[in-house]
Amino acid sequence: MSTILEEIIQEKEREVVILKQTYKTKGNLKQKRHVQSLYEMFMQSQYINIIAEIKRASPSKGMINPDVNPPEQGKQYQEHGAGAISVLTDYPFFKGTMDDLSAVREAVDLPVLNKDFIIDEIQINRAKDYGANVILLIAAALPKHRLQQLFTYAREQDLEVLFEVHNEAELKVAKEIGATIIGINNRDLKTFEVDLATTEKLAALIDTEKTLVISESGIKTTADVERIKQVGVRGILVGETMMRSRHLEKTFAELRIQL
Ligand SMILES: O=C(O)c1ccccc1NCC(=O)[C@H](O)[C@H](O)COP(=O)(O)O
Repeated sequence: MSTILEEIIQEKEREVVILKQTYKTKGNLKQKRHVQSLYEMFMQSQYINIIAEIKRASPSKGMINPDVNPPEQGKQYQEHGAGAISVLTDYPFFKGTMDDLSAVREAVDLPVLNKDFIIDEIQINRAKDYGANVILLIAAALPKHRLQQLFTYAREQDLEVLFEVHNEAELKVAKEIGATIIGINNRDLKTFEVDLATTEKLAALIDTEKTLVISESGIKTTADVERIKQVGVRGILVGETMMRSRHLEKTFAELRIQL
């Protein structure tokens, strides 16, 4: 039986074939000139910084917030202290779109992450065209030589790269490729279980003075953040908790704790 990641990647392979036939680069129309580097901002901050995510639905939770207005949500995140905004742009599994990304880009001044499953340079071109400052590369999705090529290509386009790992072998690849922003995903993509022990285990193997470590998935409470702060994590990526929150000010105050 295939894993959800394998299913998603198969879908992306189909999407890339179509993109290559139809997509014409728009020449980076949506790029804002003075967006601060996510790495610099998070490394200098005295607080745990939050990448707040816009996510209508997910394979593990089904529909989460189908009626969200992405630019409004992005503005709210910025107002309440987000360090960056993540926009899920995959439609088949997460009900996001590239237009969500460009609308958020227009609405906020923060770095914007194009959260998608990137397997080809053409998706990186598109991410930049729609206004992303940061892209995601998932170690489990591709062989090392392709990850290296895509990482280098993204950096050449002036995009920062959040390099996501789930285990020690993937972390080794992240280090060999030269990733400076490493996302440790607490969600097991086979069982969907989330376990913050994944962050604790892997962050301990990273030089957190030089590498920005972001803990991803399943973060809900101050106690969760206190726990991962102990191992040098400086940033958290939070989707569901933000999308379900009815009091974003309170949610940010609970999660954006002092380092
Ligand atoms: O969220 C899922 O169900 C999921 C399934 C398969 C691949 C990726 C998935 N999520 C992407 C993410 O990385 C999360 O959206 C992100 O870390 C935020 O997680 P959460 O705070 O738990 O919504």
